Amino acid sequence: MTDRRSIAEGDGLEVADTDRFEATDTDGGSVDGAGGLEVTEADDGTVGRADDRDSSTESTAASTRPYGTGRSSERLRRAFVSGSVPVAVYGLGKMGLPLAAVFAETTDNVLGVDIDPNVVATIQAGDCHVKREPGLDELVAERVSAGALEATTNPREAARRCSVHVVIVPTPITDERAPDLSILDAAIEAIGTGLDPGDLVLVECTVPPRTTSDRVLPALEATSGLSRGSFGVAFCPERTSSGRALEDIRGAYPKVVGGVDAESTAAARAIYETINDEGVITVSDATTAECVKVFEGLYRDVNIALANELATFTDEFGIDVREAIDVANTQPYCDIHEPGPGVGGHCIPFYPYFVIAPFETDAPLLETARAVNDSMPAFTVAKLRDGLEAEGTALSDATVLVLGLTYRPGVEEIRASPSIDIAAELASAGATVYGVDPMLESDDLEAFDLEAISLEAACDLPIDGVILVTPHEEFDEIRWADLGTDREDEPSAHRDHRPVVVDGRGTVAGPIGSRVYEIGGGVREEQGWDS
Ligand SMILES: NC(=O)c1ccc[n+]([C@@H]2O[C@H](COP(=O)([O-])OP(=O)(O)OC[C@H]3O[C@@H](n4cnc5c(N)ncnc54)[C@H](O)[C@@H]3O)[C@@H](O)[C@H]2O)c1
Ligand SMILES: CC(=O)N[C@@H]1[C@@H](OP(=O)(O)OP(=O)(O)OC[C@H]2O[C@@H](n3ccc(=O)[nH]c3=O)[C@H](O)[C@@H]2O)O[C@H](CO)[C@@H](O)[C@@H]1O
Repeated sequence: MTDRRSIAEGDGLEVADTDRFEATDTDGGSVDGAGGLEVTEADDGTVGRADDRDSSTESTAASTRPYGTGRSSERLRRAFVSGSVPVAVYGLGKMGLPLAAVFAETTDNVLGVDIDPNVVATIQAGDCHVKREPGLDELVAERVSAGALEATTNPREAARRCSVHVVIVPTPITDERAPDLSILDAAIEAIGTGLDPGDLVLVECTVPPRTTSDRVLPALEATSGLSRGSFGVAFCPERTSSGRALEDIRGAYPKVVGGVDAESTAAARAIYETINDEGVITVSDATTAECVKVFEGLYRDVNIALANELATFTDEFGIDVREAIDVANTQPYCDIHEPGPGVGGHCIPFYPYFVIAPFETDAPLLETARAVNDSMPAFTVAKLRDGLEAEGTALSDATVLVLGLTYRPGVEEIRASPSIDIAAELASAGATVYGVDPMLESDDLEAFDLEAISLEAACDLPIDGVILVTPHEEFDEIRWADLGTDREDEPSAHRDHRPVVVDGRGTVAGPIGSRVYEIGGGVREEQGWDS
């Protein structure tokens, strides 16, 4: 990676006269940059710092500064695409690595940062640790071999070398269900140590409203010694979903940006317009942008809670609630989501606490929705208990198989996965619990109160009950007849040899010779195999 690409040499642009820059804050006031810093600027905005840096650092200073030079957005876009704006991406996980790779295919000049040495070593070898992201393996390999993408475990080195700093680290919640921004704080602190006037910090990780203005900006000032107005900060939410990250980042929908001042917003817009084909929506400020992201998640959690609450009426209504939801959704004013065994991941179940916890205003709807969604694992286990008892088996004596431990199909993530609570509920009831997940290694499973096995091994166990929580594509091939009976025997027509199945996601297709309860669909009395 180059610290800077010489635009003057590469593009025949002349170095312009020394410019003094001024930035205005969102109130339009004039905020003096870091003590009236003098800069030299090429036609496209490639600047050097006319300060007392020794010659050994001169080349690192002579790169295009994306903020506060008064240059047009077009010139910043041109400089960015030319590779003269070194980009650091802090956090190379499911979201950060695809983002870094897309930036690298645009600028050829990206330094990824991750505290996990295994992540960095994998990327430096041109490999990809993020699974089932179409195109990502190839893109990472190609960009690393082209020298367009590097990785380091040293955030301070990255902060020193780069002038656009994209932060996409985890923002979990604590055991007390409050936002845990300690990882973000650490990344911001490291960036502050290497922040230069004219740099631009882009926060992509989901945060509580007011975090960028009230936490990130002051922290950058404190650790860099620079004053606001001499560097840019914007919140630019990551609106990407695992399993389609490259497609989403490149422009499945517009990018949203909101800066702490107008110049930050403009600079962020120029940067993201180079990678997002759907364009950029600029909003009034960073807090508005933070709310856009959080509101997306809150809408989803509340909506799923509605679907789940409706699903609990299935038996009393005596209908397939999923059918009613599907038909209700045929008119444009209704978009009820899908019921299931619970809501997992580190987005949807966490975002409500970014609003519930830090603010005085009550949020009864958000809290109720969380309670409804958190009740679904117990509801799911209760349905299995009912089914087993109808077949004369007590849950406490049952051997139960949980299919799918990650929070949704195809994504290697277990945070808040419904299977965690389902396994705990089963084990506390006295059942013997096994789990199958093709995406997880055995050392990923300490959060689960079960024994991890392969699907093949499960077929040799006397399984009484099955809960399908996360329908990985591998489960499409399940031979249900092999579950619950000895493989050598012909599948028995007697139900008491067939496991009771709870289908959490409505994905068990057709008759399988077992009693099936579908969450939101109700009981499907299946015919025996010899009928
Ligand atoms: N996963 C999603 O579907 C999704 C979607 C949109 C937004 N987001 C948001 O994106 C952010 C990242 O999510 P993710 O799914 O990529 O997480 P992840 O757990 O997959 O990856 C996070 C990476 O950050 C690294 N890391 C931790 N601390 C660090 C530090 N101080 N400096 C540098 N790297 C550090 C970890 O080692 C890990 O590799 C979160 O805020 C999340 O809310 C996630
Ligand atoms: C850019 C971004 O932030 N993207 C987020 C990301 O979110 P995510 O990766 O956390 O995935 P989700 O799909 O939200 O699932 C969460 C849990 O909710 C369960 N669920 C889901 C739908 C439903 O109708 N009923 C349910 O019960 C599901 O099983 C799982 O456990 O992608 C979503 C688009 O996929 C986005 O909307 C969402 O903003």
